[in-house]
Amino acid sequence: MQLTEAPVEERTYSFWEQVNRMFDRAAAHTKHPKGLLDQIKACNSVYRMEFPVKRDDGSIEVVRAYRAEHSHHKLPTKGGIRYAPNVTEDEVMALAALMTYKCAIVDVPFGGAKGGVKIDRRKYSEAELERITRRYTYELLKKNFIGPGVDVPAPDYGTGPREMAWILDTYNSFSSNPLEALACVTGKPVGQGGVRGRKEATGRGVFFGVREACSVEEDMKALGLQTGLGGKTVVVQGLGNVGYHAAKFLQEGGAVLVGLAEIEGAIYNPDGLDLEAVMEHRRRTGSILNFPGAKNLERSQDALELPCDILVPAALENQITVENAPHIQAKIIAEAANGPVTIEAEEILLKKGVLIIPDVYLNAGGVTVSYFEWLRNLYHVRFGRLSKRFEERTFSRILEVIEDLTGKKVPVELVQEVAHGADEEDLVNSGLEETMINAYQEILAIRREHGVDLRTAAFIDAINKVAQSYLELGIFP
Ligand SMILES: NC(=O)c1ccc[n+]([C@@H]2O[C@H](COP(=O)([O-])OP(=O)(O)OC[C@H]3O[C@@H](n4cnc5c(N)ncnc54)[C@H](O)[C@@H]3O)[C@@H](O)[C@H]2O)c1
Repeated sequence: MQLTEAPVEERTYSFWEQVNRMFDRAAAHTKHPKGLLDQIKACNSVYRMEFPVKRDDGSIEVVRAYRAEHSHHKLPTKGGIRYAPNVTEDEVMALAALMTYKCAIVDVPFGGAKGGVKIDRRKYSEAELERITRRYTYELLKKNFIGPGVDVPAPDYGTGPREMAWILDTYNSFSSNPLEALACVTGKPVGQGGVRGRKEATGRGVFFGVREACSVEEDMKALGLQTGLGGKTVVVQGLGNVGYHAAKFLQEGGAVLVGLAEIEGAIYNPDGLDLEAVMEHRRRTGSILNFPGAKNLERSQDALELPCDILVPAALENQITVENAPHIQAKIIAEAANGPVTIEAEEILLKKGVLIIPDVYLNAGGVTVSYFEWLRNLYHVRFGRLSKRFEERTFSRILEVIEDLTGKKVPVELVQEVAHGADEEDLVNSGLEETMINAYQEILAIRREHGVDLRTAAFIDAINKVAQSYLELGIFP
């Protein structure tokens, strides 16, 4: 009997289902019992809310929003807040689950969470966005879905340091402990307890991850590419926080940006595009289109099919589906966004031999640096100026607080290093670089051991670490 391969069809799984299918595929390579795997997979709590907001013209609008805490195996839970018109409960649950696995992969001691507010932020004034952000924060506070040891938000699609400062200020207004309150949110402006390097961290992490992947000789050989980043052609979709910084660091690292896509369309120049010049052109004209020397592509989606070595989707999920996967020409897909490749599309791409660097690893730079920010906020003072005896006492108190909040021991050297670090940004960036390199090597070793793709290897890594944590904790009651 001849066996024929079943055709790959788009089954339109929801985002949450897709993440769980990725989980199941990896779980099959572990020896954990089904009950424990179910415990890891479950989304522990979701708060769905609707609240009224007063528009500038005096009218009232009801806004729907969510916060999902996927896993309480480590506290606080951690994850960004997204402002987008297509936010759903399914989406925040999926993104929260990815956060749990992401934190485990880079050994950051948080559970996963995600928030979403269903609005198109471009349709609101700054004052309206502030009211929405403050009310959302109040709702989270009311239900104990925010706090330095409970759940700590950060920026995601559609939000940034400005929103994080509003969250901090609102939290502070209700907090009886303003010293601790600083650690209730990360990604804050530097003057409000943020750390230098957080804004760039996810994009910089993407760069470190891609550079690491390009240094693996066996993979580059299989793709017919030279080892190293130098001269590799890159297309980036989405020039927001993550996409812009990823593009910037990749270009600085020697890669050539040949295609850039934003919401209004895409541009292509096989000889290379100067990122800063494109951004300046967009600021001036309101669009990346008609950039001198580049060809316009009217549909931004078309950029995904451009010839290049590395494609960096950095906008939203479900961008590469069974529809366009057969037309993808990139040899490497670097998932800067969360969930940009559907599980069915991935099947097609893997068969074509495309190397996919998975989101759960590649965009972990943001949460890694958020961890540094959170730790630093818990110290609250700048230690370099204090007496040695006072420092010693303060250090041990800080370690106690961190241990209380996380259940994890933090080496005193780390606290000292951060506290005394002359150049915080250097420290943050080198910590990030080391984290991204180590995590990639860990995933690579698992891939080799099990003969699986990189995403499955990353999920195996995450599952094993979260399983260990749950086994140590036991179950209440
Ligand atoms: N901000 C972080 O630290 C962080 C961390 C990890 C993962 N992520 C993920 O990275 C992705 C992007 O997040 P961000 O923080 O950069 O958001 P952002 O809002 O700063 O930027 C997103 C950009 O994508 C553009 N865009 C939207 N749809 C597009 C399309 N179809 N084609 C081209 N461009 C499009 C938007 O106009 C915007 O400029 C999301 O999936 C997010 O979950 C973000």
